[in-house]
Amino acid sequence: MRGLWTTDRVRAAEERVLARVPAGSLMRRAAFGVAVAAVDLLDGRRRVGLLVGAGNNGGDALWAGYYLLRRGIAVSAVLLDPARAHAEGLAAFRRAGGRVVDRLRDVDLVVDGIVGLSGRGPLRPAAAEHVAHLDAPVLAVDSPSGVDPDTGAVDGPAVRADVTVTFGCLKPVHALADCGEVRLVDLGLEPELGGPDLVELDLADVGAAWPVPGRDDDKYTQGVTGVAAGSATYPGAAVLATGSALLATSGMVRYAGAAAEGVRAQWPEAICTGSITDAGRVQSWVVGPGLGTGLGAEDVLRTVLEAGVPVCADADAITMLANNPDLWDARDPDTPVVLTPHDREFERLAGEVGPDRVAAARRAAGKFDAVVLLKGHATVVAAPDGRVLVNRARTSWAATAGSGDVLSGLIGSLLAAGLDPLLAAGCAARVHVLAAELAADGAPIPASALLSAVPDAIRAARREAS
Ligand SMILES: NC(=O)C1=CN([C@@H]2O[C@H](COP(=O)(O)OP(=O)(O)OC[C@H]3O[C@@H](n4cnc5c(N)ncnc54)[C@H](OP(=O)(O)O)[C@@H]3O)[C@@H](O)[C@H]2O)[C@@H](O)CC1
Ligand SMILES: [K+]
Repeated sequence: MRGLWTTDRVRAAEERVLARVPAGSLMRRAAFGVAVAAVDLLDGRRRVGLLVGAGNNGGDALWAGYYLLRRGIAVSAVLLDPARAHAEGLAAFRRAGGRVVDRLRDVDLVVDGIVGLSGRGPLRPAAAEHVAHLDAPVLAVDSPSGVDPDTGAVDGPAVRADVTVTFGCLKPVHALADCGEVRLVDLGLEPELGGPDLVELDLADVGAAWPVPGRDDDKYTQGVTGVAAGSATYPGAAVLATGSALLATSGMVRYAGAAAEGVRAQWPEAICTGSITDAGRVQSWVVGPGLGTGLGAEDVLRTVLEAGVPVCADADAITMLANNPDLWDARDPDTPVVLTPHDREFERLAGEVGPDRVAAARRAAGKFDAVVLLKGHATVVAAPDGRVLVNRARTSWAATAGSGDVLSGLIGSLLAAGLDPLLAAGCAARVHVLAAELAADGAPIPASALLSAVPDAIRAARREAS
């Protein structure tokens, strides 16, 4: 489990550490870490270019340049705002033989020290102009410039980093945006930081939390998942959601709905009925994928919400809740609900997502007293109490039709097994992405292939945990 801290929190911790360490020592440690990573990336090549902005991020780059020069590496620097370039860093850089140039030419590696913690908005035109012409790998200092460090939002020109070297702790940008490979340099900040703002689950955490049958378990004790999804014309969503619930845990799965025949044909082990009213007892419901939004579907959603067991509401269920908020009245106040919108569904339900996806998910979680899993390149899962899990997107192979149906089945079965709803959603999202990666292995896949890779993904997570 890794924590991520917002820039305000990092600054406050930094101030407390700075009060008791010699001036400049944190920056030098940070810069030394950058230089070590640069040497690693250079792999024997010897020319480095620095893009240096107006603040301490540029100072880090200049000091890194100083350490690289001392190792015999040729370093040139573009100062984007010469009058405000970090004075001591620049003096050290010049002292060691560094050259200040107008434009980076013929370099093997670029160090992006344009802006870090204080960055807001996209790159400004002068910086954007330099970045547009880069043709060497980029090492970003602290965070890729032009990407908002607190939200990961990119709203114009930004640096595309191959590697990001950050200091003290991870910041939201490191999970929410593409930073390339992220390396962390320890600055002794952790004791001053307090609890993190966001948490990223490691695969080992997911493996440790994943329910597996104990000696005394039977098919009922491991939780029965109910799936209310699909229609006679479109049984696909029902087949995928039921299948993933079956593969996720050893508990039983009941399917209730118009796609019973199609589900039974694909999954003989599922207990199928045509109607929600005679589905039998379950410990969680998955409702919505492919269900439609007509009156019959509203009745299904109402029945599920008043059943008194945790509910994962996806797709058409979210649209129905957005169109007809009175449906919430059916919910027993103690019933945990996990909502899994993509951006358009989110907008129908809770207004625009905006650039701050974490804030949006938190807002909706508070408003609906539900766990909100906001799908996207990085998945954000927010609980009503303010806790947030983020799941860094490694690839986009999961962005395929039917993939959400698989995710809802995974969440439903973890809810049935009794996991905390936030953890259930976070673990399901992690296994979902891994299953997509394993299935894709470099080529596009349909959701049914993602589904088939779910057991391999769970195995991989459990291996990490052992
Ligand atoms: N925390 C720690 O523990 C440690 C932190 N350290 C380092 O300090 C860094 C933070 O430094 P910092 O606060 O001096 O600001 P920084 O990010 O360099 O920005 C400078 C100026 O850039 C401008 N600017 C803003 N947006 C912009 C944009 N989009 N495009 C272009 N320019 C933009 C804006 O100035 P403005 O022009 O608006 O006046 C802003 O003030 C941190 O990331 C890390 O590298 C380490 O040394 C040691 C330990
Ligand atoms: K940077």
